[in-house]
Amino acid sequence: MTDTQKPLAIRCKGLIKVYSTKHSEMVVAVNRLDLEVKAGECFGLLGPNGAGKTTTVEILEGLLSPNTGDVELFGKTWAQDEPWLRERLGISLQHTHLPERLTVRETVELFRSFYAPRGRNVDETIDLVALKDKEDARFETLSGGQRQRLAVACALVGDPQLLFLDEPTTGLDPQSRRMLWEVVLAFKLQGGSVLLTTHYMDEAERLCDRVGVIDHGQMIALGTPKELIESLGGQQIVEFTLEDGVEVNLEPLGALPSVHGARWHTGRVSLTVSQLHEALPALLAHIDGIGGKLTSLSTHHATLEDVFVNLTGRQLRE
Ligand SMILES: Nc1ncnc2c1ncn2[C@@H]1O[C@H](COP(=O)(O)OP(=O)(O)OP(=O)(O)O)[C@@H](O)[C@H]1O
Repeated sequence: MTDTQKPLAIRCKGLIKVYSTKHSEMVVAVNRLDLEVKAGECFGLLGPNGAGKTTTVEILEGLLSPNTGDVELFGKTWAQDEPWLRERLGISLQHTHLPERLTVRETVELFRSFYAPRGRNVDETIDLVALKDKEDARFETLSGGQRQRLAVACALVGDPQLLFLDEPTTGLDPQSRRMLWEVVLAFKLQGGSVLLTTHYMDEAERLCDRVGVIDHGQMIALGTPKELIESLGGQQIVEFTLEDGVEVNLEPLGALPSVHGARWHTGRVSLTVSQLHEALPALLAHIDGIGGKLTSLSTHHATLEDVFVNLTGRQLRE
């Protein structure tokens, strides 16, 4: 089967989900969302708190019903093919409560028993999430990172074709985050498809073939991390502040050599730049010319965070 003939791992069209709150207010959590994830792809849904990521993922996982819209996973629907889908999906929710008194091994064995005869070997799964030395430890004694890896082991032990990971590394230390990234990359190498949500741009850039940026329940940008960053028009971001009293006009800044955009961002001026060695001398001369004095100046490689700021004027993690 060629790639174009393979059913998509995820296809959803026109999803809308409206919640009504205790005070009878309506919250549009997902607003006409379309999404396609290819088999074998790792797709990242990025967005700030409350953007609608978890709601979208829970609809795709068959845990919530949308008000309207269609969902197909591998060409199957929740209404017609729930048992087939349940066997082929691995789900790690944002918060997982596993039985406190069960050990790591007992927990993985329990989840493995749900999937018989399909499923992975328990030892291999525990190894995969690097919990071998903790296999006899009870859940209640595990650290946050170990608990999260155990949740991912439970999602993997059914040998899924599609893995849902909702903010898998939120709150983890850098080493635990990297360990989880390795697990996801290994799963992908074996041909698995992944949908993950994250606030972390480095995570998205490292793991995801494509990302969708979601805000107020709508997809506002879609592409590979590289494409989205290139859409800024420059690979570098220069940010600076000046001493009070000097008025900064963005228009002439945007016209400096190699500068592709200028905007205010959290009290600083932020420039999107292609060639630092051209832009910086021109910027310094300009600041001198308007009688300004720099109080800070920094540069960094453009990230997906900058893409989001550029699209919305806000930061992902405000
Ligand atoms: N059960 C609910 N009842 C009412 N409103 C809800 C409910 N669940 C979510 N919402 C609202 O729907 C919107 C989207 O929430 P959702 O949890 O999907 O966002 P998110 O992008 O996953 O955010 P986070 O990154 O904080 O988890 C938010 O405004 C949230 O307050």
